[in-house]
Amino acid sequence: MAEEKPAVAFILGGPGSGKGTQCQKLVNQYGLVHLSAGDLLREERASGSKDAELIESIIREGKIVPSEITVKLLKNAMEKNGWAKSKFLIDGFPRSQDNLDGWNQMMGHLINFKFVLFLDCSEDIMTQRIMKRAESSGRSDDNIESLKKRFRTYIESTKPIIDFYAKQNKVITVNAEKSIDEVFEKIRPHFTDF
Ligand SMILES: Nc1ncnc2c1ncn2[C@@H]1O[C@H](COP(=O)(O)OP(=O)(O)OP(=O)(O)O)[C@@H](O)[C@H]1O
Ligand SMILES: Nc1ccn([C@@H]2O[C@H](COP(=O)(O)O)[C@@H](O)[C@H]2O)c(=O)n1
Repeated sequence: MAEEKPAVAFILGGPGSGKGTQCQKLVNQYGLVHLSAGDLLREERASGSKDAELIESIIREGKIVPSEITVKLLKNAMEKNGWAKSKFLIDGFPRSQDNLDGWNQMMGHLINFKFVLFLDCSEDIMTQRIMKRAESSGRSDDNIESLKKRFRTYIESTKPIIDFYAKQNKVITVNAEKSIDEVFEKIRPHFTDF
């Protein structure tokens, strides 16, 4: 019997739009598996692997790590969590055409892609949230200089990917400027049958 394909949703939005926060709520409510591409890259950086220095410099500059690295980390994490048994929220990915191409090449035929959840939020609100998070996050990119670069990368590289999926009617857009619970109430119905 052919092995079942895991369900996958991509969670996208600018820095501070609330991707990680909403994924955690979906995990609590529906038992989905949350994989943050940013978290996996930070773990890989901390492991001191051969890619650690490259990852650190790219994150600090708010740029995007090559897909060869990120897709491999995602695939390994999916396998560790139980390939076909799990349903995955992939947060912060694909962030660029290179991410998308790398994913399609290695993973496209192995998974059951459902949709992109897009958390739509103004730059002003995202800035306020990130600068508040900076007080305790310890993240090397939670500072105003890195944040400006992350916004630029988001507009130039990530937004076109969201637009690409929107043209195929594969994007669920939610206004992410409301309170955490209000945003979740809008998101929740899309995952009841996920
Ligand atoms: N709807 C909301 N209202 C107010 N604060 C929020 C909301 N959603 C998230 N936050 C807060 O904003 C900060 C950023 O949220 P979160 O880490 O979930 O964003 P993100 O999109 O995953 O960011 P990044 O891409 O930078 O990792 C956190 O401190 C979080 O508690
Ligand atoms: N697909 C990705 C995702 C993230 N990065 C890098 O990590 C930084 C932090 O990501 P968060 O999702 O945790 O905000 C991001 O600014 C990128 O530098 C990446 O390269 N590719």
